[in-house]
Amino acid sequence: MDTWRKLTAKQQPSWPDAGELTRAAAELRSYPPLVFAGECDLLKERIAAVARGEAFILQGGDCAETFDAVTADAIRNKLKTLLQMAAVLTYAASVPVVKIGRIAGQYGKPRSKDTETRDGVTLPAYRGDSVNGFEFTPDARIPDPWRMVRMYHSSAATLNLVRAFTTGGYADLRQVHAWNQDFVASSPAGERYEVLAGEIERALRFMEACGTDPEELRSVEFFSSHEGLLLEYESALTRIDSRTREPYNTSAHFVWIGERTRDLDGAHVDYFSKIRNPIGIKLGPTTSPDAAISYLDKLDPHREPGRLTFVVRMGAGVVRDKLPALIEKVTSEGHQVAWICDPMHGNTFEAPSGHKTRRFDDVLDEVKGFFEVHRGLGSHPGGIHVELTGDDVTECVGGGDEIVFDDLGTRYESACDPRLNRSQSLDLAFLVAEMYRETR
Ligand SMILES: O=C[C@H](O)[C@H](O)COP(=O)(O)O
Ligand SMILES: C=C(OP(=O)(O)O)C(=O)O
Repeated sequence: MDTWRKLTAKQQPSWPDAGELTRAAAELRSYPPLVFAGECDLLKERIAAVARGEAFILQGGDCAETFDAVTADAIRNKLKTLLQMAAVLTYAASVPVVKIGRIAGQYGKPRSKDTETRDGVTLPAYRGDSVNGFEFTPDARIPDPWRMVRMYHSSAATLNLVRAFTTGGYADLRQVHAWNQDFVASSPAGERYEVLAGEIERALRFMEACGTDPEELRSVEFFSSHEGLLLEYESALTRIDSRTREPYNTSAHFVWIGERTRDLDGAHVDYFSKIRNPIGIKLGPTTSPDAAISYLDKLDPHREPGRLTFVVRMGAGVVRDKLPALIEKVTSEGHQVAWICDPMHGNTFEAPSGHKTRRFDDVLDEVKGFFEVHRGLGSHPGGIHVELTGDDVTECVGGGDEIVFDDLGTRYESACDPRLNRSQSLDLAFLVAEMYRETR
């Protein structure tokens, strides 16, 4: 399992004290798993259905979770947004939606540069709350391995609440109106949603009248995911499943390899090849068709249904040119993988104010390009992967509420990349549902 240690692991923090790192990792190894291997297998089955063209993945959440945001309000708002988006997609596109949060573990960030300079002062870059502090001071920016222990506890607390919400009645589809209560008056997306919620409610009453057991609606399946970046953490949470004697990463149901750490001979690909979870790999614009096949050979040698998801993040201007060759090559092999579109990471730029931002229209255009390519090839657009929050932040420009550059400073709260706010997220869900309907 530990062969990754002999290979180059990119984007790992320079932990200042090897002894402290060993002690923190040992502490993590003594903790119980956060998820069970059987749940990971269930998600693999669900993703296999996506690869066959029978379902759609909605994966979303923060760019970078923070310890301070482990609050009931923040978690509920994120979940509510994802549930509303899922309701829109399920009803308007008539497709089962596999719901996966970028949640309960998304605490480590890969960075373009190792350092950050402000007013002539240079410090180590912020690499996520699991590594160092966001505050721009020399002390805060020193990597501290005990932050990974805090990541575990924060993930556990978050997952506990998510499980309570998703199984305890809050996520019951009969609550479609309730999720929108604080929203409807203020936003066009909220109003549009309210109309759809009314239709869903009537459909549910019809089903009940036909004899469907309403208790079946009480809980929803919801899965956790994060980028498996910090190999010391991921490896400390990797456990042998008592049923199958196989290793699973028990820190999340689904983990993915990021664009910056997907070297074929690198430590991340090696580690991921050993675990049995369903996994993803981000494919940016430089990915060649042969590389896509090499990833399949390394990460999914038995071509197991639902094992590997390709998360495409090319950029709006590139996806139509680069994606077809990848899909053609993989399809020519006869293997069905789930293809999902991350329309965020190829579309980031700096606003005149210095804020990192994304245009809602670029996000939308990349999803459109993704759907067009799949329609042209007869393959299945399997889902979207988005950075979002349930709060009314002003981090991405555009959308129904027309956020402009001058608004960015009003409520910019992301610790790393800009997220869609709740209204922009719902706008996106409606537009994706339309695209999906047209593709079918
Ligand atoms: O979320 C993704 C990456 O961590 C992020 O885009 C890197 O941002 P940077 O280019 O500011 O380092
Ligand atoms: C870092 C991320 O994306 P990418 O690896 O695609 O840049 C991310 O999804 O947080």
